[in-house]
Amino acid sequence: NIFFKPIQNTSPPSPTKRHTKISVIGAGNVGMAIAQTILTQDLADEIALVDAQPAKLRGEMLDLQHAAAFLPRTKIIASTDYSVTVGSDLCIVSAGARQIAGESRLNLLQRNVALFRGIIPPIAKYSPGTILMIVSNPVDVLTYVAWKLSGFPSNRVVGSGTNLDSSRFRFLIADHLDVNAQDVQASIIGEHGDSSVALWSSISVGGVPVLSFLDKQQIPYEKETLEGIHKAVVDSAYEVISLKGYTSWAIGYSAANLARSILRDQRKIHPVSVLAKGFYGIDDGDVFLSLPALLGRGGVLGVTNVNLTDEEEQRLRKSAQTISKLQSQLGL
Ligand SMILES: O=C1N[C@](c2ccsc2)(c2cccc(Nc3ccc(F)cc3)n2)CC(O)=C1Sc1ccccc1Cl
Repeated sequence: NIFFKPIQNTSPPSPTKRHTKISVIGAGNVGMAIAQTILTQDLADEIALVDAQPAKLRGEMLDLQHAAAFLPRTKIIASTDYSVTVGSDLCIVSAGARQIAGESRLNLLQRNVALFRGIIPPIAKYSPGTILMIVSNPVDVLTYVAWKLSGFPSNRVVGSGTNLDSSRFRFLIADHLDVNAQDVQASIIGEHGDSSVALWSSISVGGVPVLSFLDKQQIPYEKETLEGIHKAVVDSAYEVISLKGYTSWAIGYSAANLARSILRDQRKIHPVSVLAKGFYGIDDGDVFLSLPALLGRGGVLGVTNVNLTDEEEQRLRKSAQTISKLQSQLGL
């Protein structure tokens, strides 16, 4: 390097700083939102992008590299060849076939399983110790598929699950009360999407549990009000799709938030898709559902045993049965 005159008597630093590498599979709207958030939050020393379309992939890589002057130094590489992911600490999979209008969920699922057969084994080969985070939809079943195809222990396979549902839930409650969403704790668990389960007892604002607050204030809250907020979570997903055709920012930030908890060993609790067998009476086979899970450098460090109402447990078990039936048709 002609620009710098080397200084004398240098010695290498003690090898303490680990080099953190994240691979993002799928350079679509979701994958690039995740990559951009990882960059701005300085979560990795190296980001590898993989996609099936070489031109789009190179374009996204170059476009991100050109932001280097405004970002913490991060090596950004990209290839259609999975060898680019070698030695990843975390691999985030957002690749997936787009749902064709009127396509059945089973058909979309079968197309995505076929894609995963070409995505998961090479990732596992190049990074046998990595943590897999699945964002592709339908996320609960595809997290199961990734677990089966990778052969990884279940603590190293997690799905973004209802982390996004919960972040929308928190936004809507915070917006309703005009407080900061970071002061609103609220969890949605179970199956991501239309059949999720809102945990009313988990809602607290500034640490004050909402239900007991309403009881103490003798404020009659109809279940409809709470159900209304949960319904608004589902409706807002459909509204975003109808308005912009896809979602990217919320899922990007929520996935990067999970990556931070994992890579920075935060031991934070997130509602994410984990192997739910054995919890809450769920034992119809190996299903992944979102439960409040402790996330750290080893992936899923534990699942909290919140006490659920009978109705909440019943709905979780119903989702487990639906997913288990769907999975049995996949021939995995
Ligand atoms: O915000 C979204 N957008 C999507 C989307 C993004 C691009 S095209 C569609 C969405 C929005 C609405 C419905 C829906 N259904 C769906 C079900 C199974 C699939 F395999 C794929 C999509 N998906 C994907 C998705 O999961 C979400 S979150 C979401 C969806 C439905 C209900 C509640 C929530 Cl919090």
